Amino acid sequence: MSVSVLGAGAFGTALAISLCGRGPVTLWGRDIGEMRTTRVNAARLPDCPLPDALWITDDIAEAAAATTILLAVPMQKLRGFLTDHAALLQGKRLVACCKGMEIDTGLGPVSIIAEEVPTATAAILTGPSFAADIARGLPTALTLGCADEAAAKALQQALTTENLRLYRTVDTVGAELGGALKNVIAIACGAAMGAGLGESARAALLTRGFAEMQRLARTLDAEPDTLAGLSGFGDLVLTCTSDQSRNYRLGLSIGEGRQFDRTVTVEGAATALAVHALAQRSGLDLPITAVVAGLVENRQDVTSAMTSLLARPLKEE
Ligand SMILES: NC(=O)C1=CN([C@@H]2O[C@H](COP(=O)(O)OP(=O)(O)OC[C@H]3O[C@@H](n4cnc5c(N)ncnc54)[C@H](OP(=O)(O)O)[C@@H]3O)[C@@H](O)[C@H]2O)C=CC1
Ligand SMILES: O=C(CO)COP(=O)(O)O
Repeated sequence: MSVSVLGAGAFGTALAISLCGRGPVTLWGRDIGEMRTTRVNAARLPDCPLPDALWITDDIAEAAAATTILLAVPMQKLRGFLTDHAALLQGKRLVACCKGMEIDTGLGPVSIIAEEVPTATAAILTGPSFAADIARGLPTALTLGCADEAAAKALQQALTTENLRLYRTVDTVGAELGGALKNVIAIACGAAMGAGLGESARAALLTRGFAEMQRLARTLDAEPDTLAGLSGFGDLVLTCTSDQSRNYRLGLSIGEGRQFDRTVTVEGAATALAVHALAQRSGLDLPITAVVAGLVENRQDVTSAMTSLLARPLKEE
């Protein structure tokens, strides 16, 4: 199975480095700069040398010749990217590596692949992993989701490396929801910590955020057990507790009243709006998601967000 990674950001580069442990890999970027000669992705992973087995190209036709293709572009760019390159991607195994829900439709990456490249086998790779950890060869476990069980097994085998251990599931909706929603809750946790509300408040947000994730999963016919795995609970814990996370850091800056660099990829901001709209359409109660949507749209501040959450009617856990 030949493997390419499309998208030479932090995550695409890190996965490509790790997969080189199994054999040659092609990494495509729309702007590869000096990467081919310097053998480092200076913009995104400056401390991680690129292995010899990694072929870097800006020719997408060359990269798309592989049978298995990892898609590592940001969530809100995925549909446009697939539309532009659909002819090259027909019949391939396409593994989405992005986390989030599309702002206009509320769909996750697997559904978007199915709509834009219907002849492809659509899968998702998600779970707790910072690009820098993967690139440095630190041990990491991820979830590979694919509705076709045979393809899921083949992809699990093909994409597992010495330090990257993959579990598989056929519940692609659950896998993509876990990765999407944990970013929203991480913004909430960062905001609480940035505003000095304390670690107990963060634990409450993390736990009640997990309850929201499971509530939405049930509504969308995902398996609640999937959310309890790496793609949900695992990634929630990582992202809500580490300032390596960009989503958590956006939350911190909101809580501290600081500006945040808008060029940084922060998937949870758009996803909060997508999920909030979906919840409103379906009459679903997702109060933490609602306040995060308010925070990222500057409709609410952290004090009013906290007050509104604490003032909700008392209920059973
Ligand atoms: N970083 C991490 O630790 C992890 C990230 N992820 C997920 O991976 C996804 C990508 O994140 P990450 O790699 O960190 O983001 P980065 O910001 O590091 O990189 C994004 C990459 O996507 C490229 N890109 C953006 N738009 C397009 C487009 N329209 N066509 C082609 N390429 C495009 C950018 O190119 P250019 O530089 O030219 O703008 C850049 O190379 C996100 O969904 C994220 O949640 C998942 C797990 C871990
Ligand atoms: O998804 C991630 C960890 O699993 C990376 O988190 P951030 O996108 O918040 O940096």
